[in-house]
Amino acid sequence: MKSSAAAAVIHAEKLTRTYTLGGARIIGIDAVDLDIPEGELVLLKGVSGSGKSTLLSLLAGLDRPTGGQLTVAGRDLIRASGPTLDDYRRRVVGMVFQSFNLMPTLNVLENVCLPALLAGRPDTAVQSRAVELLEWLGLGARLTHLPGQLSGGEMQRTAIARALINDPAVILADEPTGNLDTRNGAVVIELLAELSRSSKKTVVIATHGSQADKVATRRIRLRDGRIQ
Ligand SMILES: Nc1ncnc2c1ncn2[C@@H]1O[C@H](COP(=O)(O)OP(=O)(O)OP(=O)(O)O)[C@@H](O)[C@H]1O
Repeated sequence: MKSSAAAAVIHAEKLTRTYTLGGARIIGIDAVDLDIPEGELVLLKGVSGSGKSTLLSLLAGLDRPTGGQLTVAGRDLIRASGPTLDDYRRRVVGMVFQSFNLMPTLNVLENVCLPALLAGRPDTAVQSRAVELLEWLGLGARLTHLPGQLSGGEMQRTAIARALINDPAVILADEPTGNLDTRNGAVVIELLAELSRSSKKTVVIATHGSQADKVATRRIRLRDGRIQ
């Protein structure tokens, strides 16, 4: 194995995801080779339908490849069993979505603690880490508020805290600024950049926009499921 591959947090070889729909074969991701080292902030770009969400879903362990190899933080996602993938999703990756995906009936603190409680971590340690993260994100005064009482930017910062609660090696973000105004979008991008710079998180952002261009360490352009 080459040294770049050995150091990579994300390593894909001939990674493929095809769909069969009404007898037709549709290509989501087509034999993609990829090595992403620790601490990089990578942008996935490409027109609608080029495969950005498919690739993110494969990296997130939300979807299964139909071919190739995929290793993230030393975990083989091709051979992983269902329970192993559940554990991977809880501990290795943190997800940030365009529509925030917060639980509307849980307050900010409860939303952030949820993935850690699901991972079986003790309540008191989880609470203090959640408060620490929320204070770092400027939400220390909003712990008991419900998502519906927050602005879009505050909801996305809550979602970032939730993504970080289990200290994942990799943060995956699908259009994280898509529902935010320019100012709040810039704050979210700067937070993700800070996580890659200071905490050495590997951050992968799928986006149509140009807001993250200046903080990216690498840009990957997809077309018809292939890296251009
Ligand atoms: N569940 C599915 N069944 C069939 N085809 C699918 C499915 N999911 C994705 N595809 C197809 O795979 C290709 C890549 O889709 P994908 O959603 O990854 O693109 P994208 O770049 O994320 O697009 P967008 O920017 O619009 O979100 C498209 O041709 C899409 O129609």
